[in-house]
Amino acid sequence: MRIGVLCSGGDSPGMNAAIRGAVLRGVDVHGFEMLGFMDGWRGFHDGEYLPLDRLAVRGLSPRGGVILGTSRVPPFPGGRGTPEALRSVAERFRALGLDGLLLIGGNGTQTVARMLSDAGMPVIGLPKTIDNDLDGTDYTFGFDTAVSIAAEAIDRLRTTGESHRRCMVLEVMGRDAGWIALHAGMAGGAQLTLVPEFPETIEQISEWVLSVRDRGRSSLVVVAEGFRLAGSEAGAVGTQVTREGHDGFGRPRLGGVAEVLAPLIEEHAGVETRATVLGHVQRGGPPTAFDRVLATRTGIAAADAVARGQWGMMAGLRGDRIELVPFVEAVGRLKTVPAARYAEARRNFG
Ligand SMILES: Nc1ncnc2c1ncn2[C@@H]1O[C@H](COP(=O)(O)OP(=O)(O)O)[C@@H](O)[C@H]1O
Ligand SMILES: O=P(O)(O)OC[C@H]1O[C@](O)(COP(=O)(O)O)[C@@H](O)[C@@H]1O
Ligand SMILES: [Mg+2]
Repeated sequence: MRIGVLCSGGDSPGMNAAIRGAVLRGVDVHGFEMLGFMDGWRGFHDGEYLPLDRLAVRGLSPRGGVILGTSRVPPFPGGRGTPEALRSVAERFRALGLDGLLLIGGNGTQTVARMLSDAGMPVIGLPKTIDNDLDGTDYTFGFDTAVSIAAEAIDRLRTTGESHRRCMVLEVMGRDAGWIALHAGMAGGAQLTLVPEFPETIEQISEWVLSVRDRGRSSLVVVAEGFRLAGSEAGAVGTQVTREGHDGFGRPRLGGVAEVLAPLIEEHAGVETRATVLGHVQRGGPPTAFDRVLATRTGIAAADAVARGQWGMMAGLRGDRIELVPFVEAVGRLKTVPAARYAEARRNFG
């Protein structure tokens, strides 16, 4: 069997470990020929790939980034999955002599995987994303690493913030899901955590910051990049803060909400405030041991699924088991922070 591997979307710590897991199992145990396409769908379209054998994946488990590269290059000519576009991907698949494709990606990539699978292509999904916004799995690999890095940033901001009696605002990634913010905030003991799912007013935020100051402490505020203010504050309410330009898929780039929030807190609460945007540091460097193990096991499970011919599935984490879940259970709905999880954290804000 000739099996292709492809990464799409933002990079996520653990992608290399997943490739290694799939190759060690696929090549050494099942006897597949495996190849990895460079830079996502670009390599697939251009026929640029790396043969994947034991040597190619040597020492990969602790390595951040991904040896194949990843991109947001669209799989379909014209960008949308029209019947003609799906047929052209299937034709390319045949021309490359492939028997199956492993797609390493987040919700966007797994949406594409579902479309290809519905069109009859033999595809298996491996769920990665620091955002953890993909259904059909308890956690995606990369998330634990991003949370650990954000929690460390909180620890560091706290000491400088307390020394100056300032309010420190830390912005983390996550698109429309507040998972990184929620977990990092809890791990770092943040005084409040703002997530896209649950807008808050500047008045409420300031009240929390003041109650922290009245206790003689300094506030550490974690804000997810997709957070929107509630209420009537002109200009900043109800909309996400975006940067100039669009990503490879044409979406506006999120980012900068901490810089909008900090002066508003200063104005309303009268507490000196500083903003830090953590940015791509969250995705860089070596994965945590948890992500290495999760990604390796996901790769192994994906190779086993190929050997059994269980196409059209994503290898998701359920409890402590990697289980194959149909794509339909993974995509179509973003996995966001549920009200109960936010309420649990919110009770301790301030
Ligand atoms: N509904 C869709 N139709 C066609 N292509 C899509 C669709 N959703 C995602 N894609 C393609 O898959 C890529 C990866 O998705 P993206 O959301 O960027 O990352 P991730 O898979 O990490 O969530 C996109 O950049 C785009 O090229
Ligand atoms: O690489 P870019 O274009 O700066 O992307 C930034 C976005 O990618 C992420 O880091 C990861 O998102 P995906 O996994 O969906 O690609 C988001 O948290 C963030 O909004
Ligand atoms: Mg995504």
